Amino acid sequence: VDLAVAWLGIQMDNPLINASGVMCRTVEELEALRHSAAGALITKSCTLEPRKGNPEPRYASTALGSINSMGLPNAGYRYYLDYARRYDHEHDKPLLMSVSGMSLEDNLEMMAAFDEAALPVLVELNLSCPNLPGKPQIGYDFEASARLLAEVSKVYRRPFGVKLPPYFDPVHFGEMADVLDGCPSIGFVTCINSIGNGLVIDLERESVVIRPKDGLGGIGGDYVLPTALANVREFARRLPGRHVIGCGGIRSGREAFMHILAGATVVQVGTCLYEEGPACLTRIRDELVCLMQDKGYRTLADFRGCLRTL
Ligand SMILES: O=C(O)c1[nH]c(=O)[nH]c(=O)c1I
Repeated sequence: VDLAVAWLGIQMDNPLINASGVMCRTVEELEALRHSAAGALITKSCTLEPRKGNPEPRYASTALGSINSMGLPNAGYRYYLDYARRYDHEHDKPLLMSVSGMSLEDNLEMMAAFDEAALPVLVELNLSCPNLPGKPQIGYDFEASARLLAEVSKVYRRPFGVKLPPYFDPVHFGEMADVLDGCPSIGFVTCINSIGNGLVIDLERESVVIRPKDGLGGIGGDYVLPTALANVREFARRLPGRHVIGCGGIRSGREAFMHILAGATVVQVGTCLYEEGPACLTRIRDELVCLMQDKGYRTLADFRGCLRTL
C-alpha cells in the first residue's frame, strides 16, 4: 500500500495533517508534530498581533467529541512566519500556515507579508472562526467572502486555500462554490471547521462547561462526521479542479478512508489529536493501511471520490 500524496507542489508520505488550532500554537508543539507521523503540519491561525484569546475554561472534551471557544489565541503572524523562514522545506514534511485576520486590512497585511517572504508553504485562509464575540464567520457571508478573496488574490500571487465553516443547505453549498469558482487562486478548500456555537451541559453541575459566550463553542469530534463528509463531497463535486482537505470527526483509519472516498485529497485531525496526542497519527495511518489492504486498494487514488450512491 502506498499512502503518498502529491498536490499543489507538495509531497506528503501520508495524507494526515493536524487541524489548525490543535497542537500547533508554539514552536515546541509544531516540532512535536514535525517529529510525528503527520504527513504535513499546519500552524495555529494567526492574527496581526499576538492574542491571549478567550478566558478559560475555553475547551472541554465530551464522550463524543469537544467544544471550544479559544478565541484565536496565537503568537502573532511574525512568530509563525519566523518559524517558516527557519523551516527546512526542502527536506522536511510540508508546512502549511493558517491565517485568520481580525479585519480585511489585517488579512491583506499578513498575506502581503507571506507573499513577500515567498516561502514554499501553503496558506490556509480561515473564513470560519466561530468564537470571536460579536464577529460573524466570514464564510457565512458570501459577498464578504468574495470581496476578501478578490482582495487577497491581488496581494498574494500564489495558490492558497480557505478553511470553510460547515454548510447545511445545498443552496449554500452552491453559493459558496460559486464564490470559490470565481477565484482562480483558490487551490484547495478545507471542509470543515467546527460546527459553531453549540452548547454542552454538565448535568451534575447543571452548568455549561466553558466560560466564553455563556458556554457556546465550536463542536468537533464524532458529532460532526456526517456534516464534514457532506461538505467534503459537495465541494469536491462542485470544484473539480481544486483539492478538498477533509476535516471533522476523524479518529481512526475508517473516518480517514470515508473522507477520501468522499473526495478529500488529504485529511486533518483535530479533536482526536487534542485528546490522544500525536501518537494517534501513527495509529490512524496504520489503520488506514490495513483498511486499504483489506479492501484491495494500493493507492489513495484507487478510491478517492469513488463514493457510491444508491
Ligand atoms: O477559537 C478559536 O481559536 C477557533 N476555534 C475553532 O474551532 N475554529 C477556529 O477557526 C478558531 I480561530
